[in-house]
Amino acid sequence: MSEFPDYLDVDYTGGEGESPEDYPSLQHKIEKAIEVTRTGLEEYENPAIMWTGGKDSTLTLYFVKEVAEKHGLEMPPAVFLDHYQHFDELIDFVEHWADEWDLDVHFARNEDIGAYVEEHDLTPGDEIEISELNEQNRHHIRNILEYEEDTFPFLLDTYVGNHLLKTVPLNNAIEELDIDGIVSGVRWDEQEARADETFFSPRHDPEIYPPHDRIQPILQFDERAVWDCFWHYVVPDTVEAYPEEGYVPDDADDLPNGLTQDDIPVSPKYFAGFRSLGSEVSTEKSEDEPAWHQDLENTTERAGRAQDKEDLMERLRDLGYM
Ligand SMILES: Nc1ncnc2c1ncn2[C@@H]1O[C@H](COP(=O)(O)OS(=O)(=O)O)[C@@H](OP(=O)(O)O)[C@H]1O
Repeated sequence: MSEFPDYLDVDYTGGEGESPEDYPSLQHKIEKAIEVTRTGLEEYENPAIMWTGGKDSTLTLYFVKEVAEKHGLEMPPAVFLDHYQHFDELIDFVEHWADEWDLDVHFARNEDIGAYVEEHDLTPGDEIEISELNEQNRHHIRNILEYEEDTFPFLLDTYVGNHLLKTVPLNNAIEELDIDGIVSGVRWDEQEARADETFFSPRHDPEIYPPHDRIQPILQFDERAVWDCFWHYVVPDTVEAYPEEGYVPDDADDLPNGLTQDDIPVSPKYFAGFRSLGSEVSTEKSEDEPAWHQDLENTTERAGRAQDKEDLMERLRDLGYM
């Protein structure tokens, strides 16, 4: 067998110059997602899927599960990047649905930082002493990020924090599991830095990351389409008692057929009004209404997210972030 990526037949330009409007209906968006997912599962020898329990990655996971089942393809493992600042509910959610769906979930962490945090009993925002970290972390801080201070804050939505807590464990997991294609739930409309992404996106520079590709089946979804797809496809297809034609609940007490929130693969945080679920300290809820009932078209999904990080997205992405 030839070396990666020679054995692949994927179009790295697919999606170039496109936007969500090029896929005008939910049906168009779903068809494209299924096509990309199927090509991904068939072409890559060792694919995996990134999964946080958030709406985008759970939607992506749904497509992967459906395609794998329908075409008799192996279900890839999921990779959960535990950055030590998740909402507890999110981890419970991932464990519950991993069990329900019989998924193999690999929890990837920057354990060197985790140990430091535990030893010094840090809370988010406290400073981390760089000289006390291991060689890999120091190499990333000094040579890749070119950060020169003696300490950095234990905060996810910052340049150093995000890179060390998410991108470094992602790279380590890609290497450890020998992943050649990793499925991610990014969308064009989320951020400028993601607007030019393609459905199959190469990350081949060995100086920066273990060479691999990103498989991105839901670039063409906007936030509204994500929720429409949940209530009309994901939930009816995965929850036996849910009405087949779908139903959009007004709140957790409005679920049909005696179902409760625990029966539904939608994180309770979205019922409580969160629009995106980055980390416990950087994410605020915008309103009390469930996410799908908010004014998605005229307000921003990431209002609760540290702005600092949004501004850094382009650089983080170039270094291997999503
Ligand atoms: N911690 C972790 N573990 C596994 N996978 C992850 C992680 N963070 C991001 N992702 C993948 O990227 C998708 C988009 O994430 P976000 O837009 O929330 O990223 S960010 O926090 O704004 O940087 C995200 O989808 P959702 O989390 O469902 O939005 C995943 O496909």
